[in-house]
Amino acid sequence: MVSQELSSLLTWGSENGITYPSEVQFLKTPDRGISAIATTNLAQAVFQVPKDAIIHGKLAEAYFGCEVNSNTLLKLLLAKLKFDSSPTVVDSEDLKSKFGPYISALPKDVSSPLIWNPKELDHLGNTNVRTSITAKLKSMFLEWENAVLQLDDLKSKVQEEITHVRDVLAQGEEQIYTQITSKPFDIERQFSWWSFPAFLWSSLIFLSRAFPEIVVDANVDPSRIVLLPIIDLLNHNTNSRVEWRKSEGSFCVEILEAVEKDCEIFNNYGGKGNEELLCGYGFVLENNVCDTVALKIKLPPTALLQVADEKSIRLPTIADYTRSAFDPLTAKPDSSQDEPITSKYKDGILYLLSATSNTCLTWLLDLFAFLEKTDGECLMSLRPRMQGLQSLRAALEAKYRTYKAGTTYSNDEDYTVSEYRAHLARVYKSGQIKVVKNSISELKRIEKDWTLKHKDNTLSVNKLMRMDSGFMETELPEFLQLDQDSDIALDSYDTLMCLWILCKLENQSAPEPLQWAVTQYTDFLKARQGQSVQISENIQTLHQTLFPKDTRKTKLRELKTAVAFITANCYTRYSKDEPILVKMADL
Ligand SMILES: C[S@@+](CC[C@H](N)C(=O)[O-])C[C@H]1O[C@@H](n2cnc3c(N)ncnc32)[C@H](O)[C@@H]1O
Repeated sequence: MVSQELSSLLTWGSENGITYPSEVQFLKTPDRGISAIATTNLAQAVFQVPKDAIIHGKLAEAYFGCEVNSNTLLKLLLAKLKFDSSPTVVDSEDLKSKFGPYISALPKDVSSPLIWNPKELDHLGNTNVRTSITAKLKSMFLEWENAVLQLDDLKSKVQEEITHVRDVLAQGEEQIYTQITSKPFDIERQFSWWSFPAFLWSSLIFLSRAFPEIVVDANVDPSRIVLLPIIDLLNHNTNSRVEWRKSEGSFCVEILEAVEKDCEIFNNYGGKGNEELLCGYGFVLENNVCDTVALKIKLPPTALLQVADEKSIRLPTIADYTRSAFDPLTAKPDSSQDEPITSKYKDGILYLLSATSNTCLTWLLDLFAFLEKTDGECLMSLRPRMQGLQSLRAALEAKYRTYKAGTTYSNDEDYTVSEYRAHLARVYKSGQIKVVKNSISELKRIEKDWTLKHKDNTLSVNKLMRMDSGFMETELPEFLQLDQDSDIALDSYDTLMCLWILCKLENQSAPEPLQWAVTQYTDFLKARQGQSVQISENIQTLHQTLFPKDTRKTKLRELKTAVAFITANCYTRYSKDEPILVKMADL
């Protein structure tokens, strides 16, 4: 069924030079809103919006006449056209009546989680989308505040609203929902066009239907956005082959493949994962091959500077994740190249794990190895590589557990949960779980590969028991000077490893394949010769437990060095929390 508003929009479009094949019918569908359907087999289709029918930044700049960011002014302009009943005149033309049918046909609701009620938000669990909502709203607030304070007509009347919104945003989800985010699409509510809810409405409209202006004006900043009436009725399909181009000043979208009768004609918004689709457009795709999980790694400034000095570590920038020209709100020209590293990554380094590519995982493995390496080691040394992998795995396993944890409803209020939004949350969450699970499996596979390749360069307690069977039964009791019937509880693998290396050095009894460990320990001792040693209380206690008869404490210093050796030369396996001694070798 075609609503009155849609019908008026289409008539307005044809009066304003917007063209598309006559065999295209726009219909309201239950799951995708308005959709474009081919009424006959179509070999190709071109949708064209002339410059005059585009809502673009220059109109906003002309109307407001100030220097604020053009995209922000454009959002304010759209809010004015929607919520202000008085005319908005630019070059003697009232934009409110000019674009009236377009504004009236804009969606009456969107499904962006930014405006979900607290009970709906609970369905998102502890995912990135849920945890980033307040920060996103705060960033929109700052954008709005900065703009309205620069507009002379608004400056004075907006103060109270600024204070109110700032206060509410510092409170919880409940207050934010009741006082701000429930308003933009509630027709019962009255608010001024310059208010924050009006700006939020406008921002959500732009998030879900803006196009890049650069397609029709090569000279503009690539982040500038426009609204394209009627072209913006095309829904998204990742597989749709389309071209966006300028033709005689018009913005054209050409569908580059045949569409069969009764099938939908799709645009392609770019290779976006469900997180981006959900936050920006309020929908998700089942089994989305473009799904990613965002991992933000925050490092202190000194560590960041060290990482930046290591040329073989790749620090991703937003450009690494921009997969299409259609990223108007995030894709900025990479002017950040000259920006100091500490400010560029002050909010963390963003890694996007993907279900189909392991590139990011490789970058992360480099970073984690770097963070684990000690002074004598390099980025490719086996031990920091192994330890980095374990730490990365621990981080991903923790993320997996929080995702898997069932939804707990923190909210008793009687909010209705939209079935569609619950479905969006479910699909988004299961996609996130899948990506994290795939990444963990990949890490396990890599660990297996490395372990196999370096099986002669690593030593676990189990292997030591197997290859040096006499150690536990005869050598160790002697070394510890245990009485015949006495026993000692060795409940730590690290302690056992320390005792083994001490004993092997003293007795020169390491089996040939494990001799490398003793040689490495001897080198360690040489390197520390002459250094003053402070003995901690822990070491003193350990010494008393292990060597109760050593009243002259001859073994105390040796024990301290062996503990330091094991700490510096082992990595801790995530799955068993056991130390693995590693030969000084490269991966
Ligand atoms: C640019 S508009 C497309 C026209 C839209 N259907 C309408 O009714 O105005 C983008 C919005 O369409 C919907 N949409 C687009 N592609 C979709 C898809 N593949 N599945 C579900 N919804 C989709 C989402 O609501 C999205 O925010």
